[in-house]
Amino acid sequence: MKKKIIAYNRVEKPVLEKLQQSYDARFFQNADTKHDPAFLTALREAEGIIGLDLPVDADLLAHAHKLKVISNVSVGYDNLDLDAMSRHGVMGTNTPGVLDDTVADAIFGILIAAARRIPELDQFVKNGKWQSAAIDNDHFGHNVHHKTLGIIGMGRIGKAIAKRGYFGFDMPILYHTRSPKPDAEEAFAAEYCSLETLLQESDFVCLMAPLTPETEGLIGKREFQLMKSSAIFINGSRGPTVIEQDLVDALKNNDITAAGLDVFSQEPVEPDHPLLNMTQVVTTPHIGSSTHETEEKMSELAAKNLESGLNGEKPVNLINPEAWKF
Ligand SMILES: NC(=O)C1=CN([C@@H]2O[C@H](COP(=O)(O)OP(=O)(O)OC[C@H]3O[C@@H](n4cnc5c(N)ncnc54)[C@H](OP(=O)(O)O)[C@@H]3O)[C@@H](O)[C@H]2O)C=CC1
Ligand SMILES: O=CC(=O)O
Repeated sequence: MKKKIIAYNRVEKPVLEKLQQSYDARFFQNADTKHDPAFLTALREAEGIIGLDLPVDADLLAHAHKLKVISNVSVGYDNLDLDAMSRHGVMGTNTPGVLDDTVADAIFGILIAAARRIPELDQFVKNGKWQSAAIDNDHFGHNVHHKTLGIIGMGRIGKAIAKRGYFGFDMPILYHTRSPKPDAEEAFAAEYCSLETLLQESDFVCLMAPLTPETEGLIGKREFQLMKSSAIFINGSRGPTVIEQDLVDALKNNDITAAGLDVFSQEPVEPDHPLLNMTQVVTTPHIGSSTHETEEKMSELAAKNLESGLNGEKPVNLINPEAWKF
């Protein structure tokens, strides 16, 4: 008999089809994981789960008697309660590395879009407002090249962003993490500093740290007030790292100039969220890794991790080694 697995929200089609040859796979899209009877029945029988953003806590694990592995199709794993998983002997895995350049391209694109006001001026042209050959200086943007780029979270993706800034745009790089990253200092002359110094000295503040209890609400009123009034704030990490009302207030009070946001506290963001009415805010729907090529690589890596876990092998990208029993 085939082992039972759950595919949740996102597994690219060719990868899912391949998994279906070896496993009895049920696919669920945005299921109510606490109440959907079909999901809960599948969960009771599943030995593995692969997918995106499944909220996993002790309550969910209490239904999952046969579960061995949860394979995230994402590098972030703030959706997983790893302590509860380890207590239940369930391995968790993620997809680091295969998405770094793609996410860095997206975040750098959002940064340029915010600085040069590209979405706003796109609407200006398309709405027939471009009526004199030379636009007036109300529509000018800000330089990107040679400006200081401050990166909070100089990990795999942070470094790919630094590389673009340093080599492509001659930007001096500041960074803040809990421990110094000598490789980034050597590769991009990046300068390690406190969060306060980074906020005070950067023209672009780019947040790329994972969501953890330490980083939840990391950027709020005090941090926006430390930034330059000309600063542009970019969030590519997770929405809850920023206190969104404080960001709204900082933009209204001209504490900072603009923002570029790929992530929100609630996703999808509510259509009447005040940030969506601000022309100086560039938004995208959490698309950092969303290219055909990269999503397929992530699904392939996640499938490999899942199969290792199901076959009693240690998954390459195991994130809670305490759950490894062999
Ligand atoms: N928008 C999107 O579509 C995407 C978003 N992401 C987000 O990006 C995050 C980073 O991914 P990735 O680069 O692969 O992860 P890494 O683990 O490689 O890097 C994380 C970095 O954050 C630093 N960090 C961790 N905690 C703190 C803290 N409290 N203060 C400051 N820095 C901290 C780490 O350094 P140290 O441990 O020394 O502090 C490390 O440099 C993911 O967790 C995810 O949330 C990822 C992919 C796509
Ligand atoms: O946000 C995406 C991820 O891979 O993490």
